[in-house]
Amino acid sequence: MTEIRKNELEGVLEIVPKRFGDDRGFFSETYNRKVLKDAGVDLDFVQDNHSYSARRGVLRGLHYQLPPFAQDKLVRVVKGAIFDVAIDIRRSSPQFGKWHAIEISATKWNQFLVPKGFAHGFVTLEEDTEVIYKTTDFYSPEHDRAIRYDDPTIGIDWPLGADELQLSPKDLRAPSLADADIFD
Ligand SMILES: Cc1cn([C@H]2C[C@H](O)[C@@H](COP(=O)(O)OP(=O)(O)O[C@H]3O[C@H](C)C(=O)[C@H](O)[C@H]3O)O2)c(=O)[nH]c1=O
Repeated sequence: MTEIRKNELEGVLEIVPKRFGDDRGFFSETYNRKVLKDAGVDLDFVQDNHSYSARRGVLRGLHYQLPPFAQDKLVRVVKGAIFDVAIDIRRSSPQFGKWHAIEISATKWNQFLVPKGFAHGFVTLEEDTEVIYKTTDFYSPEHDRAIRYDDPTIGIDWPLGADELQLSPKDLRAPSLADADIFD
């Protein structure tokens, strides 16, 4: 049924729920707590988010919330496609500063699990892209933080050039990893 794929970045997962197609269209259980728990992902999500990006090249990130409002995120795309990135920003982690990216899209029907302690960001690969994601804690502006998307010490290999990107003022002035409040 649901496929769960690991990668070289410990903690981050690609999750692909099954889609049951028929001549009407399809049905899919896009989230099932028991299925994830049986696969070792025992998380309680408390908030659903939905972001719409009009253009290809909208870059949101790199974002995270500090404790006690740190969030695990389960990200999926219901229209369009994104290049989705997670970065381990826990100073004590042996993979500190390491990143992993996958393409998440309505076509692939895949999802990205980004744990607490990781920064998250994406760039849209198509116009009119809609991202839906669950979080395990509530939004707390006081604990919301950003790291600049192009920090050379992280070295994310974004698929679009800087001249193709659209960022919020907050993201344009985000600090480097070295200057950011991060996890111990
Ligand atoms: C995240 C969030 C935002 N907001 C409000 C705050 C702002 O007035 C407005 C836009 O927020 P922001 O510019 O932070 O939205 P994004 O740039 O899409 O941020 C998100 O994008 C990256 C990829 C993430 O992983 C985070 O979940 C989140 O930071 O929505 C809320 O009311 N609740 C929320 O949970």
